[in-house]
Amino acid sequence: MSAVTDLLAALPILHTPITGVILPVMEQFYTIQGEGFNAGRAAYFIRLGGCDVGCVWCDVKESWDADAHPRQAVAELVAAAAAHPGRNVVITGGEPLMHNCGPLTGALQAAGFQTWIETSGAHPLSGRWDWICVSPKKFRAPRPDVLAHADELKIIVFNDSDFAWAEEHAALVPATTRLYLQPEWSRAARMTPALIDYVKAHPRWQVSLQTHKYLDIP
Ligand SMILES: C[S@@+](CC[C@H](N)C(=O)[O-])C[C@H]1O[C@@H](n2cnc3c(N)ncnc32)[C@H](O)[C@@H]1O
Ligand SMILES: Nc1nc2[nH]cc(C(=O)O)c2c(=O)[nH]1
Ligand code: SF4
Ligand SMILES: [Mg+2]
Repeated sequence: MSAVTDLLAALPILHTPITGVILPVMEQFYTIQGEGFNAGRAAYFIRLGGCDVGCVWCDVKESWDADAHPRQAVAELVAAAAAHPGRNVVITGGEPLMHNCGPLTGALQAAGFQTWIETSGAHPLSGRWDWICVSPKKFRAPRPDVLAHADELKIIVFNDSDFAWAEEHAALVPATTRLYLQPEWSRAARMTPALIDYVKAHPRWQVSLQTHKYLDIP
């Protein structure tokens, strides 16, 4: 760890992720946004540790325990992102809104980055965002005040009942929110045909695929 992180880690008041000055970071990587509205665009991903939602099909369960991941200072994260040509940053997790995203997003925007979030919406909205993707979960309901700020609603389709569930949540977001249906990865072969038929019959929805998994990139 750098001297900055060592110092901050020695200050208990700043050590709790809740302050948002230092955060548990599972991984960070420069890649192509694989999902949703911004799919195909270069972005620096910061995957924060910690999630209390517990989706049975979560594809990054190793993120759930915040204490299992090293702490990093906001300044370090911004410097790491700035080492790459792109100026889009995706804050994901884990559930990023378990943390105060204010310091990180403020520093990123001050450094000229667009800030995008991937969230379940299950915790209060903190931070300054250029794009908010809300992917609601049955395991812990999204907050109405987060849904109200969704630029994108991305429903993961695990079984046939998820189409009606999707419509219930489409009624809770602004009329301008982009609507996506994304097959749950392990059930993609089974659910994608029905998902395609649903979008053809209900064209305000769009198909979202986890293209990074097909491209074999992070
Ligand atoms: C790992 S989650 C982290 C961010 C946040 N906790 C959330 O759920 O939106 C990032 C995105 O991956 C999606 N996702 C997670 N596991 C998936 C799976 N098995 N199949 C398809 N999408 C998945 C989530 O719905 C979310 O849109
Ligand atoms: N390439 C790529 N795109 C993504 N979009 C959302 C992701 C996530 O795990 O939050 C993700 C991811 O893990 N990789
Ligand atoms: S909310 Fe996101 S990170 Fe948490 S379990 Fe569900 S998919 Fe995984
Ligand atoms: Mg992912």
